Amino acid sequence: MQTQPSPMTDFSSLAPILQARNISVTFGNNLAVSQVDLTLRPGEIIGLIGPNGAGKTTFFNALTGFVKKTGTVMFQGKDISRTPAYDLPRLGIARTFQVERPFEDMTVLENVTISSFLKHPATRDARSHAQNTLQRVGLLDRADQKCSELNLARRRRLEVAKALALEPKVLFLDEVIAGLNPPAQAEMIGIIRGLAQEGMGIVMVEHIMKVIMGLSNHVICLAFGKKLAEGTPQQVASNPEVIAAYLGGDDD
Ligand SMILES: Nc1ncnc2c1ncn2[C@@H]1O[C@H](COP(=O)(O)OP(=O)(O)OP(=O)(O)O)[C@@H](O)[C@H]1O
Repeated sequence: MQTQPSPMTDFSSLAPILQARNISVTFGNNLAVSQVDLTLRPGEIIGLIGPNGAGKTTFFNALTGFVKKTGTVMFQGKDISRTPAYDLPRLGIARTFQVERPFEDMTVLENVTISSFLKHPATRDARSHAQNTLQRVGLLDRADQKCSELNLARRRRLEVAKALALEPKVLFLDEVIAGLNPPAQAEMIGIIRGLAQEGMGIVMVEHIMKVIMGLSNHVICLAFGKKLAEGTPQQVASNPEVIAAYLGGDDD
């Protein structure tokens, strides 16, 4: 499987596309995310890692408007801290969900066409854009199949296609690789790397270390809701606190 990092780009010279500052989320007495920052630039892949319950999904949900948070999120210089989740795709932010829920009785093409309508109100255009999107994720030959008939690897690619059809500038991927067999992992890695090379900013949560370390330009490790470490994959992987809190017991 190809998990080598892309050639290192100096992202620091690019203007951030997404900047999150001091993000905190509380559930009752549980401070699930505590004052976490993130800066994402076009073409950059940020990997979020950390032990179970570290707050990765909650941070992800906070940035995409799915849970109440404190702190600031700027997207292309615009404050979107209070923008509801349903308005973010229109601006250029899309996400996938850990448990994909397509309309099972509809076809693959119909599911992706629903997303395409956001930017292409005419049915013919929406359909044609959906077909192009399916081509990008290698699902065009399954366009007329019902979603309920797809295997896991194809369901994951459909989940990515639904988000891509929104034509995002920033894409959040929540565990789209975990559970796939090595060829399917390699295929998804190729898709994600291609999107970044086109200039999309990507934030991904993933548990498979060799995948996240190979794909990400920058890694953030959370533990108990706080940022434990961040840096290049090499810096984070060799950080003693990260090894103690997370990597030490992980044999992936
Ligand atoms: N909706 C919720 N209501 C109450 N507590 C929650 C809720 N969602 C998450 N939590 C709590 O917030 C903390 C962070 O959970 P979160 O799911 O974000 O961690 P995670 O790093 O994504 O874990 P995993 O790797 O297992 O998916 C945990 O203590 C969890 O129990």
